[in-house]
Amino acid sequence: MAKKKLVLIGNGMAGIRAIEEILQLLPDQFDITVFGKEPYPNYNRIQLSKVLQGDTEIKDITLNEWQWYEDNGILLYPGETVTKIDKENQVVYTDKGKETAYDYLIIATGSNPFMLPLPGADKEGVTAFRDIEDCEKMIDASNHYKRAAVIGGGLLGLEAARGLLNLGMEVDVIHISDYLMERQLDRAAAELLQKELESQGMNFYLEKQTSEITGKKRVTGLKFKDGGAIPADLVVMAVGIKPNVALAQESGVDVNRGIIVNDHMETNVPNIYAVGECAEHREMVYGLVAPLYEQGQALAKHICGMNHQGYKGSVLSTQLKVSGVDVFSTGLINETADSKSIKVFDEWQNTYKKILVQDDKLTGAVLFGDTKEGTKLLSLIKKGANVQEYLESQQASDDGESIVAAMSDEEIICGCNGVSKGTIVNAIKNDGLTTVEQVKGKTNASRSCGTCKNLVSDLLTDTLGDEYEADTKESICACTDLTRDEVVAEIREKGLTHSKEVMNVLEWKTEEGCSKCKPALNYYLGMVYPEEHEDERESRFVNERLHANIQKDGTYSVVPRMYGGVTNAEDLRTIADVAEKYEVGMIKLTGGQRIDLLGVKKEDLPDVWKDLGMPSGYAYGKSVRTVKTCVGAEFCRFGTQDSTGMGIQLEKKFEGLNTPHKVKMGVSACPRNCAEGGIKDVGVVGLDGVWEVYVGGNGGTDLRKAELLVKVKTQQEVLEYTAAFLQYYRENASYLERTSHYVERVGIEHVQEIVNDDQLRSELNARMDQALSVYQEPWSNVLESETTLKDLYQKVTAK
Ligand SMILES: Cc1cc2nc3c(=O)[nH]c(=O)nc-3n(C[C@H](O)[C@H](O)[C@H](O)COP(=O)(O)OP(=O)(O)OC[C@H]3O[C@@H](n4cnc5c(N)ncnc54)[C@H](O)[C@@H]3O)c2cc1C
Ligand SMILES: NC(=O)c1ccc[n+]([C@@H]2O[C@H](COP(=O)([O-])OP(=O)(O)OC[C@H]3O[C@@H](n4cnc5c(N)ncnc54)[C@H](O)[C@@H]3O)[C@@H](O)[C@H]2O)c1
Ligand code: SF4
Ligand code: FES
Repeated sequence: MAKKKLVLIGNGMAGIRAIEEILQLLPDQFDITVFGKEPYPNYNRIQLSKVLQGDTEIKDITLNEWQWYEDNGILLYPGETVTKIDKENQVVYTDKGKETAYDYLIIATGSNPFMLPLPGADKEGVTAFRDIEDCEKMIDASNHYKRAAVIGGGLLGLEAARGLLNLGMEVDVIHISDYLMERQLDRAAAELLQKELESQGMNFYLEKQTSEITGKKRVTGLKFKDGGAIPADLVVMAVGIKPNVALAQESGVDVNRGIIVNDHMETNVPNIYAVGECAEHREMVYGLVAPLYEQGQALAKHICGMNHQGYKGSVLSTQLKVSGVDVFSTGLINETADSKSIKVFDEWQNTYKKILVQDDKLTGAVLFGDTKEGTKLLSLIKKGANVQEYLESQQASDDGESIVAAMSDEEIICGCNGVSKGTIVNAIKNDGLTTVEQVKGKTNASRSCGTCKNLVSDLLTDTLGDEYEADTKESICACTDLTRDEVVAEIREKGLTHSKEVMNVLEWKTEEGCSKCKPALNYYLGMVYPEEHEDERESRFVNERLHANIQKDGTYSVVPRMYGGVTNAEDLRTIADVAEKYEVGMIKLTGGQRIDLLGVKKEDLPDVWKDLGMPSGYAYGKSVRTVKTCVGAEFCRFGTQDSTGMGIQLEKKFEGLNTPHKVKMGVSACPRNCAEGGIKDVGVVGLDGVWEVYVGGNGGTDLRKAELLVKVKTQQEVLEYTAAFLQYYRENASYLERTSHYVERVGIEHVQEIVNDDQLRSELNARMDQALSVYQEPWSNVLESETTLKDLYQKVTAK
């Protein structure tokens, strides 16, 4: 029997998944032809966010290599657009003059990004974020320009903004609603998200509507309807998508918002089907892959003549792909008159969970900070579980049962691909799978957004027990397979002196590196060669580049050094004068006993520093921040030692020292510990004739009590042991690893062994002195450099 001719228009994620399903059901029944407008094989569009964020490369996001088409006898026409469908004669025509007949036609033309029809939207530097070309355009712009504006604070806009930050740009996000991701989150979660993203350096303009894109040939900025304006060298529009229906409509296929299909993905025209973002099913158009894959399954079964109930619609779930941010939502997100909610807001852990219940059934969930329960909740909501079932499953995990162990076989592990626990466990057992990659190959789990990888790994552990050895070697980022220790060893061994050289010699997978490895390499090089290494300013995070902390409204905060938290009338008068002169928004005492001037304009920073005439407090740096002190023996009736004097000495000695992460210290003069040394990176407590030195404490998100390192008699010894500890931490911790995590990881006994060894302690002190000898006060440095003033602060002369 002659094979049926099957033609697919659109070589994207939904169309090709439908073909894969068909090939699985009936491998040899069709002559398949695929037309794809883009000149690539089918790739993972989802991962473009990861490409922009520097976590992966374009070459690594291909889903089906050229060879796959060949192996399956598929005729692929890449870079060729279908321009007409003749539904009577069942033929399609392309822009390259090709005519192809079909028995079955699948339209999977996806969506087009919605571009706001603003004056100036056609200028150079305005782009969408939809395909490889857009991604390349943004990466290229980041090499030449500084300021990006992203219009739209939805999933796409925020993922783009994170990518542009990683590429070293300053990023403003302009959002129409009064809170972010209002289609996916409730206000509480959105506000937590905003705070987190602001701390990563993103700047938000909420409730703003853009009225114009300014500039001559290239964009130079945005104007808002309320009269405001901001500068921008790159504008990314991420304000939603429009199903790509023009071809279908012109060819006489019924369309509404999308191409109208029934439960078998049939259009009104015989033998023409639609699947993916271009299709409209029961008045719903979807923009996430999970429903599109479910549609593909239904379509394949129908075309292959299998009995199937068809596609019934999907429960959606979303997860933002921004590193360091965990947000998840599924089903309904906002309360209604008939719903009740279970809400847990843990201010301490900065987590938020809301579960909506209607008539005892779970109907939706929003999670922030801890999204481990997301997959389970999606699964329960999909199957219409009642609240009791959820509470019981939660009890099981509270009792220590792992999340995957407590799941039933039908529950979904991979939301994107609809792969259940049972399917994965069977594949592991029957096919002898031992790695996440193998599970992906066999079941599709983790093949799309990748957020379920940890659950798949947990399932491998759970199923294989001791036989499963997770790959524990962790590379410093996706640009290399080398670990932190391997990179540092290579820097030392090969005498590498610049990040570019490291990337080149150690065969980095990306040319420019990413936001993870660039600052890390700069730190490691400075640590290994304190005297020779020239700081690579462009590799540093924005706050460190500008020597001030960027705030929510785009202004900066200025914190002058106040050694040991001690000040005097003259300094206070100067601070007050500066605050008045530059109309500082708020003067605030910090937790580290200093004064923070908030709301300083970027262009005023150099003048503020000049007028203050004080050293930088380094409140923005991965560096020694403050040394908090108690009043001590001089004034306090409990005081046994000069804690302020000790604190000042410590702060003066270690001022400006580059460290893997910020370092905070506290010195008290009796066990009442008013300077809170128990939760500091270094805490010193004075007792009668003795100083106790504690290390590895943390009072922030990961609360940790500091551990006793040593008891010594003199202030000189405090300085010596602290220097040894800090230098050892500098030389051995990973970049961005706080002392609390480091000490926890290596154990206090190990650190004690090192610093108590006289020889090692003396060597560590010598290397610390070398590192400290190159310190230059950054604010006065900036004031001396015309170029820096102009490049970074847009000041022509400030002297
Ligand atoms: C940056 C980014 C991140 C995303 N992240 C996620 C995520 O984390 N999770 C998630 O679920 N979803 C995510 N999405 C959405 C997801 O990628 C889409 O839902 C999915 O790709 C849609 O698949 P599709 O096949 O319907 O459309 P597409 O993937 O757009 O494929 C359609 C293809 O058809 C081609 N085409 C159109 N017209 C013609 C024609 N006339 N002739 C020939 N070819 C034609 C198009 O060029 C395109 O290549 C993301 C999207 C983007 C852009
Ligand atoms: N992690 C993920 O799941 C993920 C990531 C990226 C993209 N996507 C998908 O890609 C598609 C596109 O994403 P999107 O974020 O563009 O769509 P979206 O519709 O989810 O969000 C668009 C956002 O832009 C805002 N907006 C609309 N008009 C505006 C204006 N004039 N000015 C400022 N803001 C405006 C809206 O309020 C909305 O929050 C969606 O289907 C999305 O689901 C998903
Ligand atoms: S720690 Fe002790 S000495 Fe210092 S201020 Fe508190 S009570 Fe006084
Ligand atoms: S949940 Fe997205 S790939 Fe599994």
